[in-house]
Amino acid sequence: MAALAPPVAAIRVAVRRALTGLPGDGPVLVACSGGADSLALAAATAFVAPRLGHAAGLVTVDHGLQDGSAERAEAVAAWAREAGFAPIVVARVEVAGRPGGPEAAAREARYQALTEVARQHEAVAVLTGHTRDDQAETVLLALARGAGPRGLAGMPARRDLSGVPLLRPLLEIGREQTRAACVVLGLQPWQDPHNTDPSYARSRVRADVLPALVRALGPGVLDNLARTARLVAADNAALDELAETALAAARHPEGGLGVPELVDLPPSVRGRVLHTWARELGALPGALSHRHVAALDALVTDWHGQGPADLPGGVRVLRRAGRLSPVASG
Ligand SMILES: Nc1ncnc2c1ncn2[C@@H]1O[C@H](COP(=O)(O)OP(=O)(O)OP(=O)(O)O)[C@@H](O)[C@H]1O
Repeated sequence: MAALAPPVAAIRVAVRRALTGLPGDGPVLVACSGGADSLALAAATAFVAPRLGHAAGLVTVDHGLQDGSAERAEAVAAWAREAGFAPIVVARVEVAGRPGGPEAAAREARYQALTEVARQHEAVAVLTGHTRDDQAETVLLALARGAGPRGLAGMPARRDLSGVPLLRPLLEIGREQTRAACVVLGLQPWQDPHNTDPSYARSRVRADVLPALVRALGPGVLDNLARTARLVAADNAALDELAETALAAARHPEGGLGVPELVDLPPSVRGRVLHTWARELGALPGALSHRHVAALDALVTDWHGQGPADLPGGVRVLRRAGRLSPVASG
């Protein structure tokens, strides 16, 4: 028997690792755009999932944003039929009218569709094809905008998608490996024009910044950026746990948070407590910035009788009788 090509083997090993131990025997669903990353992921999943007792399903989302998007979705579905996936779903979504920029709106619509399809088919996991290179781009973009540890941790290998695990098995696989796997397997990936459109910061990082870093610092830089993300993620998990306990301890029986319970916390824990609490109060995650959390923090650590802190989403927080309390604004 011919030896298995290394990129194909590496991707199968990564998928096997991600799928091992999933509870239940429902299908796993690959979110496939038809690009090289998710096509290589899909091919590996079709091989691995049945061996672990799961059907391999595939979902492709038609955002309706580009000419020919319906044909592209249909071509992915046709390939999936031939490759034996079940179920196969082409999900058409409406992107217009959602909040945020077009990219954010498309992402939100996509994840919503993936969640719905996963629920309908009682899937045990949804898989996306984000690679080590996507992770390196994410970390660099986070650094460039001055993000805190949450941003520097990049994308998690696993997160909850409204009750269904979202898995990213390829976070340690290089993009050149997914390209090579597609060549070996005779797959013809679709090239997303967005990926090379210089009006997107991520495309510029992909086309210019990462290649320059690799030239200047060597090829290990991509793995290193991804490793930084993993290290920071582990520290974040520990700090998040401390913050959860601190938040529970700071809750006042009559509502709000007690200042004495907050004031002596390490700043990184207090920041997390206040961030989580602001989310609970209804501050939209995309709009909640460092500045808002700093204003809450000042009510605790730099109290001089100042006015309330305004949070996005129409909530204000004021300090009264040793407590932070929310009040409706406006
Ligand atoms: N239209 C889509 N339908 C289904 N899944 C999608 C779609 N677009 C993106 N995804 C999923 O999200 C992942 C990340 O997509 P993104 O476009 O950010 O990255 P990419 O590196 O271009 O991936 P790919 O080469 O697979 O298109 C994809 O690998 C895929 O799993």
